[in-house]
Amino acid sequence: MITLDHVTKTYPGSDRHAVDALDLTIETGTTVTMIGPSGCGKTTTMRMINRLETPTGGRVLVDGEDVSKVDVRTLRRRIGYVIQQVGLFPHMTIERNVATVPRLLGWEKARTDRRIDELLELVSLDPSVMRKRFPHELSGGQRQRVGFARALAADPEIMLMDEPFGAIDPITRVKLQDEFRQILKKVSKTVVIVTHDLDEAIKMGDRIAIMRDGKLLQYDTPEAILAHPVDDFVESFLGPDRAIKRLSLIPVLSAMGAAGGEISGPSIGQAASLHDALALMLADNLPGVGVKDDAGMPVGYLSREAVLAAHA
Ligand SMILES: Nc1ncnc2c1ncn2[C@@H]1O[C@H](COP(=O)(O)OP(=O)(O)OP(=O)(O)O)[C@@H](O)[C@H]1O
Repeated sequence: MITLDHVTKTYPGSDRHAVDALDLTIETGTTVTMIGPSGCGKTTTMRMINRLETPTGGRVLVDGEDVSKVDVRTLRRRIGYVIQQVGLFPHMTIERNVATVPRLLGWEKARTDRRIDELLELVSLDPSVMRKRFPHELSGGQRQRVGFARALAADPEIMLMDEPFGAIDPITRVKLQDEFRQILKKVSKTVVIVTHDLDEAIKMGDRIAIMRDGKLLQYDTPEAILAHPVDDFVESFLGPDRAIKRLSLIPVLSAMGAAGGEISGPSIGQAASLHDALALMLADNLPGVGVKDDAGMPVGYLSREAVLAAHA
């Protein structure tokens, strides 16, 4: 668990707090996304967790331990860090980049080699193709995968990710978000992601922290925030389509009715969201859609009315 206890940061020469008496608890094994207008203090907050910045007030605790009292190398070993432009070493091969931390830790070659293969496979890169390449021989998305693999190398408990998909084209970005989310669940990490992208915050976060002027405005699940923004600022920050965004968080299974005779037209998979189902209904001007299981068997029917009722 990460606890920010009344954390304040005032940069030298500045008369305002970059982070202002922030209280925030991030439960072990969950992903928190931090979002807010430019300059609201997201990155500063994140960098105080791994001590790249020092708070001027308050404390940061990791599993109850004050990070200012922990040896900084030990701390950073427990915390993976991924940034937007990845920061791969350009003159080193991919395998050497991924092995950065294992080498610092003095792992044996065989162990490091196994770990490199395992990590590259985890991020869907073929080790036999990628190991000997250099960063400039990779696409932006591939480089981001390598940066992610490198941060995971020593199996840290915590991953801090600052705009991890910021420099990636929209299509690759969505793919990477989906993959990284699966991986982070599988390896069960505590994750903090700073982002400018509301859809990303909603998709990746178990909880979203919305900040403004160094303060935490709202901290809750994406669904709760979209349903009940705490004030006018948050409401306008979420945008006029927040009701539609919320539909993307509700699975069709939770709103569908029993399968009847209606299921002759188009149908949708049971893992889809109400947003996907409504999009299909609108595109084909349908009163509803059938819902099928993973084997393609009908399991229910979802009407437009059911979507609207679920949303109410
Ligand atoms: N090294 C620094 N020295 C002085 N002021 C800084 C420094 N780093 C950040 N700041 C200031 O602190 C405030 C918070 O910055 P921070 O980078 O944490 O915000 P952010 O929410 O991550 O912004 P962005 O979304 O634009 O990346 C800003 O006013 C910024 O100008």
